[in-house]
Amino acid sequence: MTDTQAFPAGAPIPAALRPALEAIGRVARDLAHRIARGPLEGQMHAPVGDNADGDAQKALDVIADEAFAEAIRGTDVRWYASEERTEPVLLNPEGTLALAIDPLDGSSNIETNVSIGTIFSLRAARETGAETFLRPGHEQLAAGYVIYGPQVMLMLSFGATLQHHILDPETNTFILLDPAVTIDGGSTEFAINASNYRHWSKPIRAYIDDCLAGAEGPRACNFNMRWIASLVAETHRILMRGGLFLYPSDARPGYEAGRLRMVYECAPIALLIEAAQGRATDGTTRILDLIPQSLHARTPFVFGSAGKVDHVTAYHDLPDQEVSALFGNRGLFRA
Ligand SMILES: O=P(O)(O)OC[C@H]1O[C@](O)(COP(=O)(O)O)[C@@H](O)[C@@H]1O
Ligand SMILES: [Mg+2]
Ligand SMILES: [Mg+2]
Repeated sequence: MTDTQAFPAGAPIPAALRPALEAIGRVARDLAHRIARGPLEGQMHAPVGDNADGDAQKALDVIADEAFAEAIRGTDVRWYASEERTEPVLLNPEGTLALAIDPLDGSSNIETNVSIGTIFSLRAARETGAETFLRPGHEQLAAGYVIYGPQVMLMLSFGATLQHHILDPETNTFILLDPAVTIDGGSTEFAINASNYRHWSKPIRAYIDDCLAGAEGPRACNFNMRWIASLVAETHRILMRGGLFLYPSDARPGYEAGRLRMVYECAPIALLIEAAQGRATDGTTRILDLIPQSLHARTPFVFGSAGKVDHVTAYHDLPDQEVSALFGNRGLFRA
């Protein structure tokens, strides 16, 4: 691959964050190249062990993690925290920034040629890794994801707006498509892993029951459902055409706080969603106000168009007899 800059000179990126984002952008485009070669690069979906959190690690998880850690080493990043590592790693003791990263998101999709991605979050570095990362998400300086799909794209925010970039394969450079993406509020699509229905809480079941009841139900509207099992791909669809994502807590052992991790999955996605004027909660509380208890802490996650997310919150406020009722007897909500 060429050694050109990942971003053109005029890209709207704050100077203090540019070296770190340039390193992330370069690794992402190299990964995109390897992912596009698929089996020609070897068995990227081969299991290689378990990560700190007990999840199965694939070869590409480790390749991506090592590539990002190596590239970020020469920048102003002091702490590197990754899904694939038990503890934050001290990179540059003089550095003022900290990077939290899900190097490869959606890794169950590697061999299926479905979109996967990288999610990242930049913060101000503090003395220790714990002091740095166990803080509310609204303190993030920047967040973003790269989606390795039919097109390679980067969604990037510094808090106020959401930038949409595309990797131009001709120049190998990320080009800004839209400086301020906003989420469509009118979509009637929701995304949830419905195989867990029997394990959900009553408010989540009631909410989904009412979506599935369609035009004949209390929402008086037909909904459509999607589940890709790749958080970046679900997020991208919602940013492009609206909708709602839910990965709630459920009754399975280990899923008391859902599946997704706060520091390097939910907090960065929540920053992007809010920058696009959407909403992101744990079902009731704003994700960006929550403080993770540990680096790999999980949280229930609900995000998307603001009105849809508020609707889910309202189901949690219903009295027990209302969420226990059959949808035909639950008349409080209309789409
Ligand atoms: O297989 P499930 O339970 O539906 O979970 C799917 C979720 O898990 C994830 O793949 C977790 O991310 P990793 O691949 O980084 O572990 C998300 O991308 C996705 O939303
Ligand atoms: Mg992930
Ligand atoms: Mg991952």
